[in-house]
Amino acid sequence: MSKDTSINIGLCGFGTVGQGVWKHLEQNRAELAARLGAPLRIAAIAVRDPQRKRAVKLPPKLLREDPLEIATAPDIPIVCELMGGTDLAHRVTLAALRAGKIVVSANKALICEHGAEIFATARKHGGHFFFEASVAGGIPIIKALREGLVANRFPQIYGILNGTCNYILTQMEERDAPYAEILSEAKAMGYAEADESLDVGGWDAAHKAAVLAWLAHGLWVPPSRMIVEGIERVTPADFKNAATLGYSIKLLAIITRDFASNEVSVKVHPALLPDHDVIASVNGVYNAISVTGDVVGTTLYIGKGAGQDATASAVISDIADAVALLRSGKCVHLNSEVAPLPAEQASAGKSGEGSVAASAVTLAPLERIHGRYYLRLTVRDEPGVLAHIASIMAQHAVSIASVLQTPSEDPEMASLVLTTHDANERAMRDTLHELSRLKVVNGAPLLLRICEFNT
Ligand SMILES: NC(=O)C1=CN([C@@H]2O[C@H](COP(=O)(O)OP(=O)(O)OC[C@H]3O[C@@H](n4cnc5c(N)ncnc54)[C@H](O)[C@@H]3O)[C@@H](O)[C@H]2O)C=CC1
Ligand SMILES: N[C@@H](CC=O)C(=O)O
Ligand code: NA
Repeated sequence: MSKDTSINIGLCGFGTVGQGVWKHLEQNRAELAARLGAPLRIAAIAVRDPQRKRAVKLPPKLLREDPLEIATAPDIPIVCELMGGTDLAHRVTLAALRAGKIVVSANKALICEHGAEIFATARKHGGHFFFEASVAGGIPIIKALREGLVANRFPQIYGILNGTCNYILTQMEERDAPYAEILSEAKAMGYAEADESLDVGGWDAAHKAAVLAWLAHGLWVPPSRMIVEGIERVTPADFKNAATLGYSIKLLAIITRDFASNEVSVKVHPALLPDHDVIASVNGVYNAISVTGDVVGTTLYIGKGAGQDATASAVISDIADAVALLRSGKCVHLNSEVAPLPAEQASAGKSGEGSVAASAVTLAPLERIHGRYYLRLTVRDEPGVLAHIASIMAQHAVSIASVLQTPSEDPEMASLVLTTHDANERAMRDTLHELSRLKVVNGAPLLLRICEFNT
């Protein structure tokens, strides 16, 4: 009788992504076995309710109620954590790593919050943590950064990292549907997080930006140390204004490093992107990332950033790496920990043991983060208002580049859109604060950033 050479995999969580992994492992079973040199077997699946009727019929003997049982089962060397959240997922991940297993994760919130501990635990216990699905869904950006682009240092990485927001913004630009309706479409298609405020508030993209910043620069930047703004206040009128000025609006994550001063900045915010930037026309659930390396120049990656199939593709690529590791005993992934954030700058994230000696990488202060801005205000339509606003901006050394005035629904008010020349983030925040307190300004002004990248 021939010996069973199958490699056992445990799935913790059987929602959008878990079911996608099951479906595609089943569908491409023979090809994968041939490519990997061993058949794969899903040996156990942790679900919250084993009795629940599911579209996919699962053999009852596979079902487990406790994901920790899978994390510690001696016959399951590859554990996929696909539940989400940062509590049980944290415990399951650490338990599997302590058992020396390979954990495959799509959970960027977990990595952002506990990355340093996770990698330290993996090193200590001989476990491994693979996370291709955690950033930009199906785009192999993790592999690109740490394998394909290993020769490089990265002065600039920017792009669209959240499929839900890009879907919403694209629909807002293309059709006049209410925001809530578009958001529920994104949820129905399996793009959104269980808590969708993570998507629309910019936090999910911030979690992903933290992962990319760590890979590129070796330091953990917690979202509390980034500029993070969501898309909730962008309206169809902003798209019209942006189009008049020659721009599209995208939620961007931007990670820059000035190698002269050794300062890093990480930002996530809606941005006006010029129509000639390729990323401006990346629509729907697609993500796009522009990576500039000092050796290679600029490279661009586009693909589906969310949804069942694209994400399953990334999880399965990690499973394949895990199988290669089990079969060869070798891991090709390089150590990303280069420079711990100095103590006074670190908060949640600290590089763990194994870091190379501290270099002087720091986070750029607001005074050195700069660019052009788009400011929309609803103001009283009366003489002197524009001059007053202009004088406040001038006091903060913010210079106006263009003014666009459109009627408001209220005949006594007008919508004023100002763009600025280059200004720094501190000056712009102070300006905004002062403008929002004026009696002639109705409601909170909207500030968007104008991003023109050198690529
Ligand atoms: N949906 C997407 O497009 C993408 C999702 N991700 C990440 O993948 C992970 C999973 O996301 P989805 O599949 O979309 O979420 P989901 O909500 O569809 O699935 C999560 C599943 O885990 C199950 N679960 C939760 N606690 C459990 C427990 N104690 N025991 C057993 N099962 C439990 C839930 O019942 C649910 O079925 C998250 O970390 C998410 O951020 C990453 C990339 C893309
Ligand atoms: N909610 C996320 C899912 C993938 O990471 C997104 O919309 O991008
Ligand atoms: Na990816």
